[in-house]
Amino acid sequence: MPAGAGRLLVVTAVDAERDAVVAGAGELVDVAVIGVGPASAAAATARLLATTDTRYRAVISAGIGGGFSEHVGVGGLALATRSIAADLGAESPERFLPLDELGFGTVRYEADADLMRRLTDALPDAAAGTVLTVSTTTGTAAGTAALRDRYPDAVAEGMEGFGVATAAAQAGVPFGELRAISNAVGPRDRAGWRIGDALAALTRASAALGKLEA
Ligand SMILES: O=C(O)c1cccc(C(=O)CC[C@H]2O[C@@H](n3cnc4c(=O)[nH]cnc43)[C@H](O)[C@@H]2O)c1
Repeated sequence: MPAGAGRLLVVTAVDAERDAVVAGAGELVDVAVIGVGPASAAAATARLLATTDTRYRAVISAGIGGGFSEHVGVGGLALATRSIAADLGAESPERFLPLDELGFGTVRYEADADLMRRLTDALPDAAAGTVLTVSTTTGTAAGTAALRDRYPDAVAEGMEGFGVATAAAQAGVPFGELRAISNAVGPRDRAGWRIGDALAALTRASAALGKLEA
């Protein structure tokens, strides 16, 4: 990522996440709401990147997410070294077959190395690793075990990162993903979600985004 080449674009699924980013970063970054899930995220991010006069230095998918508890707890932060579409492929009696194994494209995008260096310098307490993108929030012990087995370095789960990464790759814009952890990936426990705590962590992290060196 060339230093000083434009502004950061931060994209979030919902308004509450946008508000949390703005509360931390202020006017130092551009923030847009792209909707929940990979399809809306990809389409909205692609439209943003195609219709702006700004040459963005990077686009960051930011929001709340589920954490794999051995790596990051509720209220913590996760930074994607890569984004993987964890349920894009085919089910078979033996195992899940990722789309790339079927020969139909990619299921992973690496985060931009220079952006990642800046982000980990700015957010040293964040857990860095694979962040999974799913179309259905994991909600069972069996589903959690399957993901851990398939992606042992996964630190978090969200629903937009791979969509944003796809749009970024097609536009030639560096990509990153930041998740503030609202819940543990595991059996669905809606009462256990700490969305407020995650949004507060997102605001604190966004203050660092605003200061990323030009
Ligand atoms: O299961 C529920 O009742 C429920 C209640 C509130 C929110 C949800 C979501 O599915 C939110 C999805 C939304 O938040 C991100 N997110 C947060 N935690 C996770 C997760 O464990 N796995 C995947 N995505 C998560 C996601 O990026 C969406 O934008 C469900």
